[in-house]
Amino acid sequence: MERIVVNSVRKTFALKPGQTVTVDGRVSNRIPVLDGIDLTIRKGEFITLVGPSGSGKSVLLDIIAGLTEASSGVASIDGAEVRKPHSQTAYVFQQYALFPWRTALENVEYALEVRGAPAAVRREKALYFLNLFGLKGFEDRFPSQLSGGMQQRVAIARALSTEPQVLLMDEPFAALDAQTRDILQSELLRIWEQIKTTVVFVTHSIDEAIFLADRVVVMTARPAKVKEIIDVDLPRPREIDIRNTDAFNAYRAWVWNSLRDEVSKAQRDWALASAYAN
Ligand SMILES: Nc1ncnc2c1ncn2[C@@H]1O[C@H](COP(=O)(O)OP(=O)(O)OP(=O)(O)O)[C@@H](O)[C@H]1O
Repeated sequence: MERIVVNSVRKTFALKPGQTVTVDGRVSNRIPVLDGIDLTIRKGEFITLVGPSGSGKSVLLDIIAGLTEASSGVASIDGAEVRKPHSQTAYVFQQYALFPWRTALENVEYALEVRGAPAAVRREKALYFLNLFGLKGFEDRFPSQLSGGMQQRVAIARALSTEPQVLLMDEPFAALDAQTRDILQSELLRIWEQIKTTVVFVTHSIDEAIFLADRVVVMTARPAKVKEIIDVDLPRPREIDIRNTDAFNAYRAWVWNSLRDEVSKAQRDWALASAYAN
């Protein structure tokens, strides 16, 4: 069953006076970012989005989230066009985005508070999700008293505590060290196996994209289209060791082959843009 449908979505930003960008070798003050994105995501699927830097992955996520309006085309969730942030959608950003003056528990409770959940329900759910992410005993700590990995666990626990139908994650582990990142990927998968919410996850890491996904969506350089959608036919539940298998290596080569030309094209555009700027 379809959960998210992105239909011919285009997005162009108008730049401020004096600002320019290079589009197809020409200087322009409008920046076409998304160039007709079509994508259908099934209920309970784990989708990862990869593409060159600046290709519009975050913009696409923002459009699905209802935070940015498409210039044309439509994103819909369960058949309803997304026009504003959807109550059944949760978002996790790269930066932990926790309230520094609230404890871990109060941070998770906040998401339930704004949805009007009664105090007892808030407490119970917040404790449940903190526990799920291995944060039992840390409920009363403030963000500044937690490591980056723990802060991101709180942010994900907060997002999941509302039991969203759609979880949008924009490079949530990019700021973490490699070991913590590996651990959090496994934890996220373990929890997702239980709740099977629909996830759209943006990453720069090919390994992360393959390890997590049912399907990897490769975007072209800006203005972005969907270049290729790769079905990741690796067994679940997945352990980190799966990355050492021949099957995983084959996917790694496949995704990189698909991305390589797009990364080169994006780099050429930057080089051209800085040449014009000088
Ligand atoms: N509000 C805005 N006004 C003008 N341009 C914007 C705006 N938001 C995004 N852009 C431009 O849109 C392009 C795509 O941005 P986006 O952040 O979606 O890329 P990305 O693929 O997520 O990049 P990265 O992988 O580096 O995070 C960038 O060139 C960015 O400068």
